[in-house]
Amino acid sequence: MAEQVVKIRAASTAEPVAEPAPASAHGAELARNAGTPLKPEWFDNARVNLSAVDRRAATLMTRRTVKKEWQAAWLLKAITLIDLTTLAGDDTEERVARLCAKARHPLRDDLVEALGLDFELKVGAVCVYPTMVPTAVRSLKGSGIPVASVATGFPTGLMPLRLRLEEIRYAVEEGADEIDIVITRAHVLEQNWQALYDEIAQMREACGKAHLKAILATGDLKTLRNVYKASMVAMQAGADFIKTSTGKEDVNATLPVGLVMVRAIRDYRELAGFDVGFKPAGGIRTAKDALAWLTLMKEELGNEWLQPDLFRLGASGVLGDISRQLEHFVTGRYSSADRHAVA
Ligand SMILES: O=C[C@H](O)COP(=O)(O)O
Repeated sequence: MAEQVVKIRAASTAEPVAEPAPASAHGAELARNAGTPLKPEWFDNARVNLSAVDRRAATLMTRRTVKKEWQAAWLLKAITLIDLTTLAGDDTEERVARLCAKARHPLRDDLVEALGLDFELKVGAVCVYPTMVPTAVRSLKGSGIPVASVATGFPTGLMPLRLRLEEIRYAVEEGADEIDIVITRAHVLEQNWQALYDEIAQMREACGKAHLKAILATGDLKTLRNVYKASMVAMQAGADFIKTSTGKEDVNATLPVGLVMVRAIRDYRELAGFDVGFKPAGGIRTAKDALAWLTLMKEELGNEWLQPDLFRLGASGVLGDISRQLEHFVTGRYSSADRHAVA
């Protein structure tokens, strides 16, 4: 196959502000990615033009200005796409229960009222460690909010495969709807695509009906070319989502990495005919960060990807700043950050 270049369009001049898809809109039921056999010919010759990727990432936010009510609409949309996360060594059932209450009710009543929302605002999912799944399931009962669990020896994945698969089955049995697995970074660094494909395919099987998000831990993968290749292999092995990071690597979600991953998603759609979701995670802290990721999705994959089945923002600490910005929109004033402390 001829050399593939992951094409990065140059940024054009500023476009007018665009309306996001309504925050309440969920797409029709999507066909789940069935995967393909391992096809190295789809990625072997991939090249990534680093400076074009950096340029494109740097200009993303200068192309669109999202202000006032449009910004408020985008921020509400962002809330519906958050995987509200707690993955700390000192997590307790009480903390998880509080996070779930926040997931059901992400904004204060006075803000909801002032914004005139005509739909029930809630986050995309709650993401926890496997032992916290039962608490999350209990706390979210009746809300329709899925429970996501990390598994497979999160965050490094350095456990025997048998135990990693067992951990997935445990989390699913406890009621997790989604499983965020971590890949073996060594398989990527050693270009052992067959081993990477086989482990993810087995993990997908262990998930059963639960959806699988493959965390690539891109900060460990050294090159954007590796990021592209690992994305393709994960999708060929049947990942429902590809996710940037655990939040524990030195470098977590960055826009250049995101750009390469969404290009892989676009290429996979063209080649395999399946839509795969994208989840940036790690270090997403501000409303501005959230808007940057939404802009990337809208520009690269279009409005149809801005729904919880195809896009999530993995974050433990972004909701506070989003609430603060929405309060500013409603009242014209900023309150102190600690009024929006949770998540
Ligand atoms: O999977 C999600 C990440 O662990 C969240 O990372 P964060 O704590 O930096 O937001």
